[in-house]
Amino acid sequence: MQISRYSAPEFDPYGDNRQTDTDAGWRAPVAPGPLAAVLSLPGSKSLTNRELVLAALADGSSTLRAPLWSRDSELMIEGLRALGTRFERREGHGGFGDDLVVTPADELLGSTTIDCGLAGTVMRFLPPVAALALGPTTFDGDEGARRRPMGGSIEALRALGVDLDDDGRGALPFTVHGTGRVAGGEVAIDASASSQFVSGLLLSAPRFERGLDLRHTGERLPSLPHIEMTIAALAARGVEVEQPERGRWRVAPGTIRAIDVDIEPDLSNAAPFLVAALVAGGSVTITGWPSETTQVGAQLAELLPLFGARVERAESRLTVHAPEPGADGGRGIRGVDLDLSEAGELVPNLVALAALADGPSTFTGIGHIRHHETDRLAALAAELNGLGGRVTELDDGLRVEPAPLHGGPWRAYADHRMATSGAIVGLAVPGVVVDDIDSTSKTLPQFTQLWGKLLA
Ligand SMILES: O=C(O)C1=C[C@@H](OP(=O)(O)O)[C@@H](O)[C@H](O)C1
Ligand SMILES: C=C(OP(=O)(O)O)C(=O)O
Repeated sequence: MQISRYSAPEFDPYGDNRQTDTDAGWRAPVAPGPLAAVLSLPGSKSLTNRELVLAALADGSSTLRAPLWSRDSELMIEGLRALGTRFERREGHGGFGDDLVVTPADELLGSTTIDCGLAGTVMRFLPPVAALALGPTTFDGDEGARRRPMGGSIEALRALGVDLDDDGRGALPFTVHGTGRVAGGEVAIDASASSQFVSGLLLSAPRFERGLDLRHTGERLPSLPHIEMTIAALAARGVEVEQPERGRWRVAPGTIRAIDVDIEPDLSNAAPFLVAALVAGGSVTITGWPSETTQVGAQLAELLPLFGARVERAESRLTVHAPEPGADGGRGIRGVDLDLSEAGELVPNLVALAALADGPSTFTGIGHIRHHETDRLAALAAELNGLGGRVTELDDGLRVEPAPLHGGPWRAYADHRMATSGAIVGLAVPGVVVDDIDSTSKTLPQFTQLWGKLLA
């Protein structure tokens, strides 16, 4: 059975209510008035792509219930399939597509090429798996993917005894010459450019002959919650990750258990919808909000009140209410001063919100997001300033000062979160046109339909 690439699921629960496309792109709809939306969202990218890798390395078949179906997860599926993993779609009941049964290969086989697209999880999680496969595996991706740092993965694999050909830039493309076994053992890397170097090694580590003793040598380690998510996903499959000190992880060789897992909704993809409540007024509710989670998007419940929102939890729903209007009758969005080193993937949407605030904001601790889908600090400054904003790049962040915005083009840079940030600004500013709204298919192919439902 073939799994289509980059596709929205066959079943569209909200019907086709896309906004009109113009030649220049997608005209972001202005909010018609205060919102009263209740939305469900598809599965988490980060959870889905971890579970796909672990399921492929496990000791039997695993079922992923309500996984994400998007470009990033489909690239992960295709990559694992190329190495011999088997997949079977089963009818799901979550409303966003099928469940997925994953059966590990009897023997992982290389002699293949893996397209990473622009997915950090694919380019950092699969090379260690390819090292466990017999035969060469070449990794490449989109043009933008060749600019994303890969040095941490490349150097670590070499230090663990893996033969690898690259052009010395510490980036895609490269070839992993898998021999069916990885010696493993001690390794030190600088993961300050991406936590995914650490997560990728940890996910495969139980299959290394001597396991893994990994140390981070850099000064900063971004996105710690994502490493905690990796550790929790391993623990659920019977693998303990010891942390003898900060920035060090030990994994003993052993079995990764096959289990069935429910994938939580993507809480980082909840950000544009929840932020919309502050911009448009009214309230937005997301259903299926987990009571406990390792997803960094859960921090929205604490972050959005700093901007003036009121957040309410009731059973499995999270509701964000708009702030009280300001003295001038404006939106009442407050400026913030935030270190977002843990939550880099929330930055674009929160910066879009800050651009509509009454006071200035400073975001720090996020130099690493220059290495995300695009240089997000440069991209946010360029696009907001292009609409009249006053955004200044800092070494490790952004300063956003209030300024009246006007309509105009908004470039997405193939970055799903830049695209959704343009949609946020467009709620308040007529005439914002996002050049590539389809970039949202990276993690949320239903974005425009859900945005239509938000505003209906
Ligand atoms: O492991 C993961 O699933 C992710 C880790 C983070 O990467 P960085 O540490 O490179 O920021 C995050 O920003 C990305 O969206 C997803
Ligand atoms: C940084 C992100 O993606 P990736 O998994 O490609 O690193 C993101 O989704 O914000």
